[in-house]
Amino acid sequence: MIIAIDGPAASGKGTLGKRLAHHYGYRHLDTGVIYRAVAYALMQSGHDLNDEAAAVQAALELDPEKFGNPALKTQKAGEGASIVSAIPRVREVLVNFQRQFAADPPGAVLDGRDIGTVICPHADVKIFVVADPKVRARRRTMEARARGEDADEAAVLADILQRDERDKNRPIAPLKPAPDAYLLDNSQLDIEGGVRAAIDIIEAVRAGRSRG
Ligand SMILES: Nc1ncnc2c1ncn2[C@@H]1O[C@H](COP(=O)(O)OP(=O)(O)OP(=O)(O)O)[C@@H](O)[C@H]1O
Ligand SMILES: Nc1ccn([C@@H]2O[C@H](COP(=O)(O)O)[C@@H](O)[C@H]2O)c(=O)n1
Repeated sequence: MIIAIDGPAASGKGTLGKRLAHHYGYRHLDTGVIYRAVAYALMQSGHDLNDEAAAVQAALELDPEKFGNPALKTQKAGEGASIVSAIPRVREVLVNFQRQFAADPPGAVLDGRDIGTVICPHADVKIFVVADPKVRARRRTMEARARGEDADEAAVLADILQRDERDKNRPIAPLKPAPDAYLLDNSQLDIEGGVRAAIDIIEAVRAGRSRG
């Protein structure tokens, strides 16, 4: 089974994806980390984030062993990711890696912006996770502060809104729900509540399939 999770910045996709993968015994890929890794490589080598040739080269040289680098978690890497991810050739280079991950047994959960629409349009279940921007900014700020960073909530909110705008309005693979995605608003839910709501959706889809 392939579970596709999409949604805007800091909506809880990664947390949910990880928890669902654990619940079902599947593998999990946070696809945002791929674009963050490409942006980080450019930043490290001193290239402009809009340098298409350098970005494509970084995408071709992607090393999943480096996905755990904490530097990829920063706001700067996220902002950089939203710039390089709008370059069509970069996205093209990264499609196969994601599709291969999704296809390998026993099943996979992928989260990102275009999983249900472009990467896995035939996913068994698609969930589009949303939450009020202010709630997302608060959670992200608390997360950064817990890591010992001096995060300013207003700046975090501005970054989230800017990234959402860029991601929604780019011509290629824009952030949007697939027509057959289930909407999950977790603004009023805690993590456990969000996971339970997602499992209810997945089980309802599975039950419907086995009946029909
Ligand atoms: N339902 C929830 N209730 C409360 N906090 C949550 C919930 N879901 C996620 N969080 C918290 O919100 C923050 C953002 O979650 P997460 O990193 O999963 O979002 P994301 O959508 O994957 O972000 P990104 O855009 O960076 O990929 C984390 O601190 C996480 O613990
Ligand atoms: N499938 C995806 C995933 C991510 N992006 C871009 O990367 C940025 C960072 O993603 P996070 O999920 O780690 O916040 C994001 O703002 C998108 O621009 C993407 O395009 N497609």
